Amino acid sequence: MEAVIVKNISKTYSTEKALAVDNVSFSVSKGELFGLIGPDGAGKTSIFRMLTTLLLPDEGSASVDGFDIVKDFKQIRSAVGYMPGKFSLYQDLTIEENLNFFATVFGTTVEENYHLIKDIYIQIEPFKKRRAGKLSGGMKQKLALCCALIHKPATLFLDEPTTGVDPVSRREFWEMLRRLKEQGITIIVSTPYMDEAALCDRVALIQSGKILSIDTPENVTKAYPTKLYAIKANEMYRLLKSLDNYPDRLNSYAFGEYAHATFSNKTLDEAHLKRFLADQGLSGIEIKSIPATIEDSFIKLLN
Ligand SMILES: Nc1ncnc2c1ncn2[C@@H]1O[C@H](COP(=O)(O)OP(=O)(O)OP(=O)(O)O)[C@@H](O)[C@H]1O
Repeated sequence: MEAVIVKNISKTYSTEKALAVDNVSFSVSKGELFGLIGPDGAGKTSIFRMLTTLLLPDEGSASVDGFDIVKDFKQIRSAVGYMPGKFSLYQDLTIEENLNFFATVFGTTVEENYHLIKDIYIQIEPFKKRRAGKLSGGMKQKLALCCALIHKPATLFLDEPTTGVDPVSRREFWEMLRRLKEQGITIIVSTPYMDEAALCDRVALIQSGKILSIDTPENVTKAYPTKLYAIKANEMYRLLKSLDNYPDRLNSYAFGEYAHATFSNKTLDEAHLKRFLADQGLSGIEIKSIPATIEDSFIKLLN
């Protein structure tokens, strides 16, 4: 059973500009954790805003939990949970007041659905009298998630929930999402962080309003079409410049302390490349064949 069905939706904000969302189609099964992965400006927020009925598509159609995003906007608004990218809580209200406010707006009480938020809420409860505006990024994010969950939505939309959040809180947040998924909630989450893609059941890689690939994280990386190499040397800048000039190079880019590179010949002559790099004045050269990550796959698709 599909929780979300998107068929050929497009959106433009001005006729002079390129489409913000360009003929996008995908579907999300009930209980799935689905990721929209892409850089700033890829169109993720626009897709979320259309699916949560805050923006009308120019073309195409979509449904959420069986409701049409245009005709049935009222049902969708009361059925889904939405955590927008920008902090959307009331800064002058305390943690407790924000939560009560969202429960009341949706005609429920905190007590009624406390079991859904308990694991998350107990982490911020000691600060329940503190105003939202005075919370850390990780605490704001937990409160926003509690507020999005308090009316027991069947489908949860989370727009870049971990942007600007420290790595420990990011990991905790994804553990919370796993637990919510176990309770049967469908989760659609967007992120610019490639490492988070691996935590989704399926991902859609999106760039300039277009979906480049939709699959499980495993299949996205398995589909990497060539051999990939990680190359290290004493000077990264000179290494990248030298790789640019290597005759068989297809693509190369910095990836942490290594450069990742692909080559046109099936099997790279490592000794030849090593000599070439040494001739360019590099030392401490290391070359190894590696499996592709989601980020490598994304870079490949962009080329
Ligand atoms: N209200 C708006 N008016 C004009 N252009 C807009 C508006 N909202 C978004 N855009 C443009 O539409 C494109 C897609 O933006 P969108 O916010 O959907 O992307 P995103 O992937 O969510 O990125 P970000 O994380 O930066 O919000 C961008 O080029 C953006 O500049």
